[in-house]
Formats: sequence, C-alpha cells, structure tokens
Amino acid sequence: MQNKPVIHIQNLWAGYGKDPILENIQLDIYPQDFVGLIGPNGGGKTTLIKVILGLLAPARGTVEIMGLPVEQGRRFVGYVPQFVEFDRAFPISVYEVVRMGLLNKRRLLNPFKPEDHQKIMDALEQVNLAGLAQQPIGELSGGQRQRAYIARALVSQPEILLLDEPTASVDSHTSTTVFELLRELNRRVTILLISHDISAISSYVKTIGCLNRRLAYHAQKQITADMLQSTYQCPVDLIAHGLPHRVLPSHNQEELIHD
Ligand SMILES: Nc1ncnc2c1ncn2[C@@H]1O[C@H](COP(=O)(O)OP(=O)(O)OP(=O)(O)O)[C@@H](O)[C@H]1O
Repeated sequence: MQNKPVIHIQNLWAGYGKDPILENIQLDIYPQDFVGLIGPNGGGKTTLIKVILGLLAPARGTVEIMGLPVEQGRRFVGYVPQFVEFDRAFPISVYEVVRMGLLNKRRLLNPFKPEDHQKIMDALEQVNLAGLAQQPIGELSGGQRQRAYIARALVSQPEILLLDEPTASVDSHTSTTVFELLRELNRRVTILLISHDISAISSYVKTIGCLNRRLAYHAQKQITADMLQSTYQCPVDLIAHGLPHRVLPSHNQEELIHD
C-alpha cells in the first residue's frame, strides 16, 4: 500500500484578484518524492509555493500538509526562497543565518534554546558548511551561500523542502553541486523544486510537474518535447539551447494538453 501524501492538493483555485492564477490543481506528493516544477514565467509556480506555505489562501479547494491544514502542517516545511537580497557588508555569520530558521512566532519572546546549537551544527554538517560557521555570509561564494540558505531551511528539521529556483544565480558547476546536495538530502526529505534549468532537473528529479495555471503532473522524470510544448505553448529547442521558452513559430493556446 502506498504511503499517505505529505502534500495533498485537491481542486485548488487561487489568485490575487478576480482572475485565478491557479486553476483546479490536483497534486499528491509522497514521502521521498523529488518533484521538479517547470512552467513559463507567470505560470503560477511561486503562487503554488505561497499557497503551500500558507502565505496565500486558496479561493477554493483543499491543501493539506502531513494530513493537516496548512496552518498546522507548514511547520513540517522548510523553504528556500528565490532570491535572498542582502547587504554583503552586513556583519552576520553563516551560523546566525542558519539560526534564523529557528525563529517563528512561538519563539519571539524566548527565541533560542540551548539545544538549538546542535540543530544548527547538524544543518551545517548536512550541507558541508560546518567549517565555515563563523564566516561572514557576505564572504561566501554563490554556491556556499546557497548551501547556507538550504541549511537555514533544514534547521527546523522539516519533512518537506520547497525550493524556488535554487540555482538561478549560480554557474553550471555550482548548480551541479547544489543538485547533488539535494539528491543526498532527498534520502530523508521530500523535495519540491521550481527550476527553469530543465536539463539539470531532468537529471536529478524523480517526477515532473508542468504548471501553466493548470498543472500537468507526470509520474516520470523524462521531459519530452510534447510536455514542454503543451506547458510553454511553444516549441522549445532543448538540445541546442538548453533553455525553456524559446519561441519559434506562433502557437495556439487551444492546443494546451493536460493529463
Ligand atoms: N502579489 C501579487 N499580486 C498580484 N499579482 C501577483 C502577485 N504575485 C504574483 N502575481 C501574478 O501572478 C502570476 C503568477 O506569478 P508567479 O510568481 O506565481 O509565477 P511563476 O510561475 O513563479 O513565474 P516566474 O517563473 O517568472 O518566477 C503573474 O501574472 C504575476 O504577475
């Protein structure tokens, strides 16, 4: 018998005003899944993450995390945001950045406990940054910084890790290192990852979701030209360019195909 889903989404509609951004989304993510979410700019990927994090209320439908409503279930979710803008001269260490992952409303008055030190060091060990704990975050390379933010998401010991384009601003070697780390973490954590790096995610994820307001979820990791065409609504020349959303001839919205 299959495990219960760690994320269960049924008939989800959500948006910011009258017009829905997410239309009738169905998605079940199971323990140890590694799901890559692709789709065109504005297709609703970050919006879906916001709903899972409880930052945006659904207009309709059900979202459960670990069998619980989002407000209770989100404590099982670690989140690595898309861009982390900061002043590189700001004197904050890697250790302190990771410790921020333990702050939550419950802890505002008495933020840190003695046992937190071990949790922080464990999270840093998992991303191979324990040796740089006292280093100012601004002195790290792009890849090391990204690993520090992953440690910040891991420090609360989540069951599920959500990442919004974790390799958007790093070079291809660093991107590979980040994906290798995620593969290792996936031994114990379920991962949902947004990425435009189609060639990288097809090597690392286990399943693919194509989101363009509606979701086509594929229980396979191979990304086919048909999948891309139906999601991006335009032919994509993968081999020559490695980039999604290279628009060739004009395309027809009516041809959008869903599973
Ligand atoms: N706070 C907001 N208020 C109003 N509209 C918003 C808000 N955030 C996003 N949107 C709109 O919702 C749509 C989906 O945005 P979203 O950020 O979810 O897309 P995305 O698939 O993550 O795109 P990208 O790949 O460019 O990051 C876009 O049209 C965007 O302009």
